[in-house]
Amino acid sequence: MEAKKMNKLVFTVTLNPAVDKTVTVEKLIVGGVNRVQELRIDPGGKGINVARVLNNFGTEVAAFGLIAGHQGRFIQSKLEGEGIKTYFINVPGETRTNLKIVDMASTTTTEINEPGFWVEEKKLYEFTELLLSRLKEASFLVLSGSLPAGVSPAIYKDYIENARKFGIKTFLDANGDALREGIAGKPFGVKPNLLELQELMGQTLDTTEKIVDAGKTLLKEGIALVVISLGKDGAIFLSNQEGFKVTPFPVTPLSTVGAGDTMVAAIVFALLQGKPLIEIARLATTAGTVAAAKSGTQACTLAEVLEKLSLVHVERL
Ligand SMILES: Nc1ncnc2c1ncn2[C@@H]1O[C@H](COP(=O)(O)OP(=O)(O)O)[C@@H](O)[C@H]1O
Ligand SMILES: O=P(O)(O)OC[C@H]1O[C@](O)(COP(=O)(O)O)[C@@H](O)[C@@H]1O
Repeated sequence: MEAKKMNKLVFTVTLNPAVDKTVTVEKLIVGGVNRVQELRIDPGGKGINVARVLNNFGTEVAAFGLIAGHQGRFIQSKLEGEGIKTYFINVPGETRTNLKIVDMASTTTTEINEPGFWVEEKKLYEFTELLLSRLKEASFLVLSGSLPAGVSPAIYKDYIENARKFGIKTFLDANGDALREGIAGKPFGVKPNLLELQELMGQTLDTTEKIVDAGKTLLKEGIALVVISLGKDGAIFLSNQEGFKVTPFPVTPLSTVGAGDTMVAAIVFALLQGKPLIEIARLATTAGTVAAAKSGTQACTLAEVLEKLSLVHVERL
C-alpha cells in the first residue's frame, strides 16, 4: 500500500475532544459505593490520541479540532508540550470529561462519555475554513470520534471529499451516522470496532466469515483498507487484494481506552512507510495491544511496539 506523496505531515481532526478521567477500583459495585485506588487525568478524544501516538512514533503531525474552557486549554498545552502543532478553534462552554472505570477484578474498562459542548454554525465554519486553508500541506487526514451537538453527520464526508481534491488520503474512525455518512465519501481507510460494524450493517456478526463479508461490502463501496478491531480478539485487515486476521498476545488490560486510536495511528504510520498489508496488520495490532496494557489514555512509543512485534499471531484469510 503505497503512500503517494513524499511529504509525511499528518493532520488529525477531533471535533469533540475530552479530558479522560480514569479511575481504578478493586471490584466495581454497580449501585454501591466504590473507592478509587488510582486516578489519572489524560488528554483524550480520538484524533488527539492518534496525534500523540504518531508524534511518539516520530511522524510529523498537526492536531486540528474544537476546544472549550479550561479543560480545552489543558489539552492544548499538553499537546504543545509534547511538540505537537495544534490548530484549535475555541467554542463557548467546556470540553467534556469522559469517565473510565477500570475494574481490576475483571480487568474490564467501563466508559461513561459525556456528549460534549454545543457548536454554533459560525464556529464550525471558522474551523472548516482553518482546516481547508491548510489541507494541501498534509499527506494524510485522520477524522476520528463522535460529533458534538450542532455538527452535521455529513461533516466527515465533506472533509474527505475536500481532501481527495488535493490527492490527500483519509482515514475515518467514527460511529453511528458520522460513520455511515462518512463512508459515502469513500475514505481511503476505516476502522470500525465490531460493535460499530454491527450497528452499521444492522446485524449481529458472530463469526469471522460474517465479519469478513461485512468488511468486503465496505471495500465494494470504494474504501481501499478496511480494518475491523475486535478488542482482545485482535483485528481483521482487508484490502481488495488480501486479508489478515491478527490475534494479540495476552496482556493484563490496565485500560483499553485509546487502544483503537493507537491502532489507527500505527496504520497511518505504516501506510506512510509504504508497508505491505501484512506488516500494517502486525504493527497496528501490536500497537493496540501495547496500549491496552497501559493505564489511562497513554500514548505508547515505537520502541515498545517493535519489541513485541513478533508476539502477535498473523493468519492469512
Ligand atoms: N483486552 C485486550 N487484550 C489485548 N489486546 C487488546 C485488548 N483490547 C484491545 N486490544 C488491542 O487493541 C486493538 C483495538 O481495540 P478495540 O477495543 O477493538 O478498539 P476500540 O478502542 O476502537 O473499540 C485490538 O485490535 C487489540 O489489538
Ligand atoms: O468521540 P467518542 O466516540 O465519544 O470517543 C471519545 C473517547 O474515545 C477515546 O478517544 C478512546 O478511543 P478508543 O478507545 O477507541 O481508542 C477517549 O480518549 C475518549 O474519551
